[in-house]
Amino acid sequence: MKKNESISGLILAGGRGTRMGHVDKGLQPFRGKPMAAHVLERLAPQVASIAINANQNLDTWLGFGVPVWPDETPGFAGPLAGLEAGMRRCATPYLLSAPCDSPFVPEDLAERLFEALQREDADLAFAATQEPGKMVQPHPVFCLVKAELQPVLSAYLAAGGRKMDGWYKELKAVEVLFDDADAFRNINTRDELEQLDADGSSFPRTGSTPPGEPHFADQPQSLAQVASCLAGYDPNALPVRDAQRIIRDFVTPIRGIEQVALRSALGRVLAQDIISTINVPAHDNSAMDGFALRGSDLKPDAPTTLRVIATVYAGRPCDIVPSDGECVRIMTGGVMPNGCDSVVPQEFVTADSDTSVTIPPGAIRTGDNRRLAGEDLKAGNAALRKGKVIRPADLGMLASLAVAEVPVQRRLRVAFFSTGDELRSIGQPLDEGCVYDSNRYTIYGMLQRLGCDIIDMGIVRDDPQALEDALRTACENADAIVTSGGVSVGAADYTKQVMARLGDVTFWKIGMRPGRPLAFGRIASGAHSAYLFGLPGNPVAVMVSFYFFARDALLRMMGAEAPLELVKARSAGAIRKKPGRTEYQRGILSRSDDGMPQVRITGSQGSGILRSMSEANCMVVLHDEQGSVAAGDMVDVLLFEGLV
Ligand SMILES: Nc1nc2c(c(=O)[nH]1)N[C@H]1C(S)=C(S)[C@@H](COP(=O)(O)OP(=O)(O)OC[C@H]3O[C@@H](n4cnc5c(N)ncnc54)[C@H](O)[C@@H]3O)O[C@H]1N2
Ligand code: MOO
Ligand SMILES: [Mg+2]
Repeated sequence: MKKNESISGLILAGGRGTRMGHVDKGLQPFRGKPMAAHVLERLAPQVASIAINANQNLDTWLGFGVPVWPDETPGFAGPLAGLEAGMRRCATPYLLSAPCDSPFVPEDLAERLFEALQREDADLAFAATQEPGKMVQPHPVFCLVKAELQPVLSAYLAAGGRKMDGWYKELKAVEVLFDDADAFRNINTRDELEQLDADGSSFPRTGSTPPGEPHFADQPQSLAQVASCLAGYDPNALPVRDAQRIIRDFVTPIRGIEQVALRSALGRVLAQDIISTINVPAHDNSAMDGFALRGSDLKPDAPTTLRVIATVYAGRPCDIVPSDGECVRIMTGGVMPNGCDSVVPQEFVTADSDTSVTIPPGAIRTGDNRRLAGEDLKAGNAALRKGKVIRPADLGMLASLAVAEVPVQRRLRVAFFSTGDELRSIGQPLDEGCVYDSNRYTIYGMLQRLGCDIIDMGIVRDDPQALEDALRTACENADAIVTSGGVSVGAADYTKQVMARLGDVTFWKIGMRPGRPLAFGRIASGAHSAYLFGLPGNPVAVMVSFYFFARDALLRMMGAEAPLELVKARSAGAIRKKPGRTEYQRGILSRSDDGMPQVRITGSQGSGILRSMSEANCMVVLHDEQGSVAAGDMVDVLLFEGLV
């Protein structure tokens, strides 16, 4: 290992360590010492001097016996802010950085980066690796940079820039390929740490969150890790079901239960199983107004005459025990007298007098019209299961158990806004080339029907700072964020850059129509994080993407299960369709002359034709592998009624 006197070393330990439970990652013990001590041990011999960039637990960091420099940019602004703090204080021409959670940092890091930087006359050199058959993976936080570039970095940070590789674009940066990918892997979670600590092995070969990216508490995996479970994952040609699966695996339910009065529970998600404490009904009782009797008294082939010994009304206790040949007049809901097992409705009998009735043979069978105790709900059994969205029938069930207050999940807070300079709000003049913002209202409607707490943030301009501010505000106030527009490839679409900068966000082109582009992930601001659904701007695409991706995820976050049910209908006409993508055509379901359900599509299916949604009462779902449909073929249909 060669010491280079022109280089100072900096260990980046300024993150929050959220996924480690808000403790500094570098301070976590690993193979007998703090993780950062491994980095220090490997880096120090390569450089003239070394320091640590940390923003919390400074006393502990000072215990490492080297200078500790906190960020100058406030708010845990990421590794670039750490690098800037290092560059400000750097006494040598070059600064070398490595993250505190990479205990296997290579022993020739300084040497190799320095050699490349000199050779290419570059401003900055950073490490990269390539595993067989995979793309080159850059590791931008392992970098060597000219200290004199500090003002350039400070300006980038002041303009809101946070991403390492974003800043690199302003410089002459050179990528240096190292052989050992494991040497650059970082340890993000306690599980990873404990596993490696225990078995002494090298890193597990799963993708890990790049160092310096926001890490999220209770977010077990990065999107890349979730997606890596899918064979042949291609973000630019992703089948609908794969996108749905990644989203489903990535989101986690929110915590928080509240007790609400029974009526207020309508539409809410039940947070606990409701166990019946009583039998409903509490007693065997009559289903008819008539006469309670013993089935064994009835003659199979001849009329049976019985003596009426009493009358039982609903809601009155009953201690009468009829003998052979006797019966009791009983009202619907009346408690069955002991010994009686059947009720004959009063309209089937002939009343001989007030105290005698005759029942024709075969009028009833033994056991008829008797309701058994507990036949609705049995004491000790679950009446309603956690996760159920409470409907009117459930309110009634709860009432029959005398449940006055219901434990429900707290409402999911969802912030949403529309993006685009061409959008105008109701009340504003419609300038040339502009459209009124309709997505704001369709999204509002869809979220409202899901029972979310809605934060309507209106229209946000196509401006990076405005978008960042809006996303941060949304993130700090909501569990999930829904945006529309700016996720395709247009020149003024800054939305994607800003989203990517704020967290673990991926951009897909999904094999579907409409709704091809979609941004999904989780972003962070301050101590908050929120799931993000960046829906496409086209007015039909936004709705289709909401129903087929956001809806399920939001319900899952609410702790509810409500999968979409498709029904079959006959297609009234031919529909052209290419295999290889899913199409959602807007349709009208009706009864054909033979009484069978039939569907016809609503005419123009353009992604901007909102009328096609408004006129429709269903969507025809033409699956990936499906080709054109002939008139009379059966197709899958999703009914709008009850969809949200
Ligand atoms: N060269 C390519 N162009 C486009 C592609 C592509 O793959 N390559 N994808 C197309 C598809 S598919 C869709 S969908 C759209 C999605 O675009 P964005 O998400 O970037 O959305 P915008 O460009 O902002 O808007 C698209 C369209 O929708 C109108 N819009 C947007 N927001 C609203 C709103 N709140 N209310 C009413 N109308 C809205 C907007 O004016 C545009 O006409 O990209 C295609 N292009
Ligand atoms: O598929 Mo885009 O979603 O055409 O509108
Ligand atoms: Mg666009």
